[in-house]
Amino acid sequence: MEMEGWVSMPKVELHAHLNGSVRDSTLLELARVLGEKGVIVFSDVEHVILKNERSLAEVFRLFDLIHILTTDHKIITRITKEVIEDFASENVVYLELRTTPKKNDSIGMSKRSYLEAVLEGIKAVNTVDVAFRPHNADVSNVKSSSLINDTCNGSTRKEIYVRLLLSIDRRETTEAAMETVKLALQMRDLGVVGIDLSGNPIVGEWMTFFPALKFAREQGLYITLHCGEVPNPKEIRAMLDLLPQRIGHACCFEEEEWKRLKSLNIPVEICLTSNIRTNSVHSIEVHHFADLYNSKHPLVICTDDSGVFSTSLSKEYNLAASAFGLGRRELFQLAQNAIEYIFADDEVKRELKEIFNSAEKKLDQ
Ligand SMILES: CNc1ncnc2c1ncn2[C@@H]1O[C@H](COP(=O)(O)O)[C@@H](O)[C@H]1O
Ligand SMILES: [Zn+2]
Repeated sequence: MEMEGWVSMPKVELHAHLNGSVRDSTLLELARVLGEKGVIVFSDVEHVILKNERSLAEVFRLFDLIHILTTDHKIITRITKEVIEDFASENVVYLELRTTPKKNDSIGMSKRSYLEAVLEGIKAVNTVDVAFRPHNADVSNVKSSSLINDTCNGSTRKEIYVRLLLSIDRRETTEAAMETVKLALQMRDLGVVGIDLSGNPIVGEWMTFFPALKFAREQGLYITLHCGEVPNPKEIRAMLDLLPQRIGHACCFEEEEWKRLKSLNIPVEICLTSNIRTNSVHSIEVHHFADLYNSKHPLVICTDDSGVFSTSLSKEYNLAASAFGLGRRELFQLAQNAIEYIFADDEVKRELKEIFNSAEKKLDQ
């Protein structure tokens, strides 16, 4: 199938990091400005941004650079807007965007003000209608316009549901992780639905994050964890014992861990290009997608970092189709199944099902 077919198919994106999804053109523009100010050397940075093959260690060095370029409330707002518009433009109808709230005293940034800048970005989207507040945030509403930034109207306009996950970075302390969870709880009415644990997988100890994750779970926030991106059987076991509602990657699992994961039936966010580029999986031919798919384990195809890995959700669907011999129907089914694994309420699930049902009728035309 042509790329256009994957672009036009409705899709659900559940694993996308805000700062990993920034357009190259925006990063280059930001780098040029900082270069002119003498903060960085543009030519060094340009080379890093445009480089395609990256090891896991290099990816995390790139994130440090991206964070220098995007350290500013206004820029956070801008990239949030652009990232949502980019996903919407390829027919992602439901997006769970994750980002690490950052504290930076030198520019008066707190985790809360960082998150407020993200929320500003959601409101600033104008190429598509964004439904971003939980339905139960407004008791009087069925689907009132207060939930949608109806800056534009017209019947042909698309709509995208956006929910936020707050990430805990593996470099953080227990206290910092706890602050993120508390912020998520305060911002629940504004579309924050859950917590993610991410960051360089060789950094940090599980017991550092565990108290905050346990608290989050007890408070009813949804949990997804980057799990098994590198071999670490002890940590993988502890992570599964927390019973997260989803996990990301699951690349370096052993027999025992597969058994446990499958018996718990925890959905896996699959990021093919990311796993191959960072060498968490040696080649697409041996990717665990095939085994999970064949054993009908719940899974969802995601991008991880569409900017950093020069990909898109449509490209990931195309890759899955060609690598594993799947057709349009099978991938449509996968996208549709993902509705069950989202962290939004039943009302959103119902509306997504309608979107997929009406798209299904056109599938064979
Ligand atoms: C490639 N595999 C990965 N493994 C683990 N963590 C990753 C990641 N890709 C991205 N992140 C996490 O997301 C942050 C960037 O987005 P935000 O600043 O939060 O918006 C990275 O700094 C890292 O903590
Ligand atoms: Zn990730």
